[in-house]
Amino acid sequence: MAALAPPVAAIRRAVRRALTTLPDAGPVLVACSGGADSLALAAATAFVAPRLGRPAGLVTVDHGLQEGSARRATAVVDWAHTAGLAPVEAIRVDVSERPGGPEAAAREARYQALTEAAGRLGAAALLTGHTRDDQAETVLLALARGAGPRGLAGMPTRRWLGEALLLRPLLEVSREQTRAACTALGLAPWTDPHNTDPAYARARVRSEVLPALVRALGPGVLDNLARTARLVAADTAALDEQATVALDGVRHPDGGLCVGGLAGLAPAVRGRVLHVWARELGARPGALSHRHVDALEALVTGWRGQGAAYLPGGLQVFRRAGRLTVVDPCPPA
Ligand SMILES: Nc1ncnc2c1ncn2[C@@H]1O[C@H](COP(=O)(O)OP(=O)(O)OP(=O)(O)O)[C@@H](O)[C@H]1O
Repeated sequence: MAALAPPVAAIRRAVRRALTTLPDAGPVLVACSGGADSLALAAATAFVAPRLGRPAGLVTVDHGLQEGSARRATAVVDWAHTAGLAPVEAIRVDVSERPGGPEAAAREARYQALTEAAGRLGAAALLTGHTRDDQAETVLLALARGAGPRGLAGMPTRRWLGEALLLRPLLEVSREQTRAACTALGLAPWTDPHNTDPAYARARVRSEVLPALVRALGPGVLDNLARTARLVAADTAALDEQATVALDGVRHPDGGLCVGGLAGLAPAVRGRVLHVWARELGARPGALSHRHVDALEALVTGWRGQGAAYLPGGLQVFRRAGRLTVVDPCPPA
């Protein structure tokens, strides 16, 4: 019997580790584009899941944005049947009416279709093929745009997307390994032209920035960036927990926050408390920026009798009688 290729074994181990952490019974669903990462993930899941007593299916989304996209989806579905995955679905989405650029619209439509499928098929988890290299790119892009610790923490290995649990079992597996696994298994992955299109910042990081870093600093760079994300994620989680406790400690019965209590918190905790509170008040997370939180912070630590701090949605926060108090310009009728 031929020896198992090391990349195939490594990916199966990563999938096994991820699946054994799943509390719920029920099938898992691989989100597969047909690219090397998610194809290698799907092949490993088809092998590992049944051995753990778990059915495994596959969903591929056709954004209809490129010529031949329907053919690609059919090829993924046909392969998935031969690999023993079930249920298998290709879902066509229409991204034309969505706001934002085509990439953002496709991403949003894709995640919506994937989570709906996970709910409809009763999946215990949805698996994506993000790799260590994707993580390194994410960390660099976050660093470049000044995203702060939450951005530097990169993509988590698990998170809830609405009702669906998203798992990323390959975050410690390299893209080189997923490609090598596909070759070893005789699989022919699809190549997404967007991945090499210099119009996209991520593609430029992938094709220019990371290779330059590896040349200048050595091959450990990718692992180190991914490790940085793990370390920052752990610190961020700890600070978030502290902030949850601290927020309860500074709440005033009238719904405001006590300035004295806030002033006594460590800045990293206070920033988080103010951020969480602003979200509780109804500020949309996507619209809430560090500038809004800085304005709240100034009411506590830079007090000079100034007026309101403005939050998205027209909310105004005043400092009055030692408390931060919100005024909603359009209270519910
Ligand atoms: N059209 C799609 N249908 C289903 N899942 C998808 C699709 N596109 C992406 N995904 C999922 O999202 C993950 C990340 O996709 P993205 O395009 O950002 O990265 P990638 O490194 O090019 O991945 P891949 O090599 O698997 O295409 C994929 O690994 C896959 O699990």
